[in-house]
Order: sequence, then structure tokens, then C-alpha cells
Amino acid sequence: MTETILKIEDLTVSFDGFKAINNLNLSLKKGELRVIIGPNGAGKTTLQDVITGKVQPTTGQVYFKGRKITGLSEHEVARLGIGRKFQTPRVYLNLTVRQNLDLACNRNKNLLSTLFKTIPSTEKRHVVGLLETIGLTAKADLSASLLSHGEKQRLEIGMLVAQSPDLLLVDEPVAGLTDEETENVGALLLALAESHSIIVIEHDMEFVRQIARQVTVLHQGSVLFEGMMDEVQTNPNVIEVYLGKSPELTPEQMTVLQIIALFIDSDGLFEIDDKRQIISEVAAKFAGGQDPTLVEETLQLYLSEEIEWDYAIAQLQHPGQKEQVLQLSQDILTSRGMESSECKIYQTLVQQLTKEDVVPNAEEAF
Ligand SMILES: Nc1ncnc2c1ncn2[C@@H]1O[C@H](COP(=O)(O)OP(=O)(O)OP(=O)(O)O)[C@@H](O)[C@H]1O
Repeated sequence: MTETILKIEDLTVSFDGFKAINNLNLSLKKGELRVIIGPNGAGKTTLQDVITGKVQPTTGQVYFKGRKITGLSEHEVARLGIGRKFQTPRVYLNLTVRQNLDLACNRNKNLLSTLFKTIPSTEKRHVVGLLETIGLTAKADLSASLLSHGEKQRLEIGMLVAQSPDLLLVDEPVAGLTDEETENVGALLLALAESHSIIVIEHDMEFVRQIARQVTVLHQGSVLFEGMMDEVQTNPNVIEVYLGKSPELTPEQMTVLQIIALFIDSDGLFEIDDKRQIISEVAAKFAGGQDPTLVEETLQLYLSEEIEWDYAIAQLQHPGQKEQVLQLSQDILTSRGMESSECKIYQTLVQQLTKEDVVPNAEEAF
């Protein structure tokens, strides 16, 4: 059985009577990569503050590697092996990339000794390995001030790893990054997950999909839902929290809506105003007796999340769902006076959905 590295039991944190964390329970296995999401004010920062000893809980306990760490200071928690990376990079801009890593490897020494003393060969090897892991070998001797925002994020993750923590807490590592840098950071975290336990706090859903296995959704200081990303996205309670309310649709219908949202949003297929109109029409079809704006908002949410075709298509489990996707997309084309036989995107969709097994790289076709 895999060892539990972090266990949080009945945790409550009150600020003047307001419960920022409310009877929260969470458990993380050794070697697990866990993503924690939640709307503003859900308690994500407070949770990290409690784990790292910055804030002490009102009630409840935190156990790390089987040891109770509630009551310990930030410094003591860090020494036991929990490393934290804040949202904004905190690298030394006046030092080179390599010097930043040297310093992180030598937290117990001071800046001057790191800069002017000979570094032992084992530490040198460690830094060389780290540079490679974070993809900054070619920039090792550049000043950190010359790095892009994404490279600074990777450097700081490297600095965190340099201290050999067993558990890494990483707060919103891709906020403000380009798509390419987001992918790089994702790949770095996945590589690190092979040898570390990692908790990532994140808002960017596309990124969550890239790295996520198990996702915990926080809401009002408690765990609202825990599961794999596809379950999270179609869970009515989670959608309700993100939108304020949720349509009464089954997870299977939600998945169909995801693909229809992608279809409507396909490059060059419809004008932007027409897209809005189509979304309303599809929403009305799905709404049944309920308010169609709820379905419309769900469709808009899926559009804003930039779900990938491959991912969405892989979620379709039942032949009935595939038929529904094809029928709806054909109806949309017909309603716009377009021939489905002349629509490349529709034809590709047909090919994808009528195959026995869904083939990877559907996205290329779209
Ligand atoms: N020191 C404090 N004193 C009073 N209230 C606080 C304090 N710290 C946090 N809170 C409140 O606790 C709740 C949870 O805050 P927290 O910052 O943990 O949420 P979050 O999920 O990190 O939100 P965000 O995504 O906006 O950063 C919020 O309502 C916040 O206003």
C-alpha cells in the first residue's frame, strides 16, 4: 500500500469567527501529483499557509510523513521537507541562473560564501542536473533578470527542488505565462512528479488538464469534490460553484455539450455574433423545462476553458452520445444553410466518432 505523505484531519481556521477553512479533510499519497482548484476565497492560500506553518489552525491536525506538524514554525516545517513556491517568482535578479541554484543548494550558507567559495563537486553536479531538469542549461550564466517570466518560474521551481523537499507546494505556476511556457512548466512538474509529491494550486483549467490526475475542488473552506479532471468538469456541484448555479443535465449530456461548444467555436466556421445565436439555440434544445441561460452559461464556460478535441472526444463513452453530437452539429449547419457534406470539420468529426476506437491526435484534423 502506498504511504500517505500528508494527512489533514478536521482542519478549521477561523479569522475573527469567519471560517476560511471549515472542517477540511485531505490526504495525499507519497509520489502523488495533486491539483487543488477552487473559486476566489475558497481557502486555497490559507490551506497552504497552514501546511507550511505560517498560520496555525483553530482546530484539527496536519500530519507529514506520519508526524504531527501542527504547531511547528514555518522554518521547522521547511526543514522537515515541505517546500513552497509562491505565485510570483522570488529569484535573485542580480545573480546568474547558476548562482541562484547554488544559493538554493546552500540555504544554510550565506550569499557571499556561495558566490566566492569553491563549490564542492557533488553540489556542482547537483546544479548541473537541476539546470537540465528545468531546461535552462544554455542560460546558466545569464543574469536571472534577462529571463522571461516563464523561465523565472522554472528557475524558482528548480531552486525549490534544490533544497530536496519531499513535498512541493506550487502556487499558480502558470499565471501570466504564454502557451509555450505553460507547456514547459507543465512538463517540468510532470517530470518532477516522478520523484516528488506535489500539490499544485491552479486556476488555469487547460493547464490543470495538462498535468492533472487527481483534482481536489475547494469551496468555502471545505472539499467540495475530489476526482479525475473529467469527473470534475461534469460534476454539477462543481459547475454550480463556478457559475453560481448549475443546469440539470447528466454528465453524459455535459460531455456532448463540450464537443458541441468546440464545434461551434471551430476556426472560421461561424461569425462571432452567429456563434452567440447558435449557443442560445443549442441551449434551448438542451434546457427541457429549465432556464436555458443555465445551459448557455455552461456552454460559455466550456468555450472559455479551451478544451482540446482529443480530450473531449475521448470522454464520449456511449454510441448515443456520438449520435447526438453528430445530429446536433448537422442541425447547426442545416440551420445556417450549410451542407454537412461540404463542411470539413463536420466530416472529420464523423470520421472520429464512427471509428471503433477514438484515435489520438484528433486535434490536428481540426
Ligand atoms: N488573515 C485573514 N483575516 C481575515 N480573513 C481572512 C484572512 N485570510 C484569509 N481570509 C479570508 O478567508 C477566505 C479564504 O481566503 P484564501 O485567501 O485562503 O482563499 P483563496 O482560495 O486562496 O482565494 P484566492 O483564489 O482569491 O486567492 C477569504 O474569504 C478571505 O477573505
